[in-house]
Order: sequence, then structure tokens, then C-alpha cells
Amino acid sequence: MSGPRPVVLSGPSGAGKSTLLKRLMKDHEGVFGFSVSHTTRNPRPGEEDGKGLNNLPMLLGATLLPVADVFSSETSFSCPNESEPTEKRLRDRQTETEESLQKRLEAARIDMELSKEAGVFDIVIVNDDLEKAYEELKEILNEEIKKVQEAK
Ligand SMILES: Nc1ncnc2c1ncn2[C@@H]1O[C@H](COP(=O)(O)OP(=O)(O)OP(=O)(O)O)[C@@H](O)[C@H]1O
Repeated sequence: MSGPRPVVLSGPSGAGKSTLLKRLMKDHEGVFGFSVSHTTRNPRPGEEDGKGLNNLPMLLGATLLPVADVFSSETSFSCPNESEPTEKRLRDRQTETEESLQKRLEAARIDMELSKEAGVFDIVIVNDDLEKAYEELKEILNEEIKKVQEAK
């Protein structure tokens, strides 16, 4: 039996990657490790203590293509449906200056265009509805989660 694989969750800023990951890790304590592997932003509070990757590493990328290039195995991509909610989400989150917000929005627009190219991602999760997106993500990872739980 092969061991658990790294899981890459990539997508534009505001897509909901952190939200989905935090919930997944909370619901499956000890199953996932976490690494902000490739991102253009500074770490947020709590992200620096990512010591000890456990069993199934989750890698979070905010820049789409390099992450997809490095991990060609299974790459998930979560995104909101339109650009309007992205801006609202990021403004509501209150983590950005106006300058960094504008940079994020521009990068998100480019990421969304690139993501439409066939073959960039194996799996696409559209995070319009958080509950639905979370259920989808859990379903996709179910087999890997079981592997880790059985190995314990
Ligand atoms: N489906 C959703 N509907 C509405 N708001 C959402 C949804 N998913 C996440 N959010 C909210 O959108 C904001 C951005 O989400 P989050 O921080 O998870 O994005 P991210 O992809 O990790 O962004 P970044 O790459 O900038 O770190 C958060 O405030 C979060 O609560």
C-alpha cells in the first residue's frame, strides 16, 4: 500500500483555502500537517508554529502555476465564482492594506484566467457555498484520510 500523498490546495486570494483547511484539520485532528509552501503573503498569526508535519501534509499555495507545476499528482483548486465576492471577502477579512488588497485582486484575476486552461488542475472545487465545498473536499480526501487513520 502506498503512503499518504501531499495534498496541494491552490487558488486565488480569498478563495477560501485557509477556511477549508482549518476546518478540515479541526475535524481530523492528527491526520494533517500543514505548510504554507508557496505564498506571496506574510504569515498570519498562528501560521508560524507549523512544527512537525504529521502524516498527510497539506500545502497551501496562493500563487497558482508554480504550485501546480511542482506537484503534478493531485492538485485541488478552490475558487469563488465571480470576482465581486472575492473583493468583498477580502475586505471583510480585514487583513490587508488597500495596496496589498489591490495586488491580491489583480493576482486573483490572473489566477482565475489561468485556471480555465485545461489540465492545470486535476480537481476544481468552486467555493461559492462553504458547506458544499467542504463536503466536496472531504469526499476527495476520504481515501487518504482513511489510509492515515488506519496506519495509526
Ligand atoms: N464560501 C464562502 N462564502 C463566503 N465567504 C467565504 C467563503 N469561504 C471563505 N469565506 C471568507 O472569505 C474570506 C477569505 O477566505 P480565506 O482567508 O480562507 O481565503 P484564502 O484563499 O486562504 O486567501 P489568501 O490566499 O489571501 O490567504 C474569509 O474571511 C472567509 O471567512
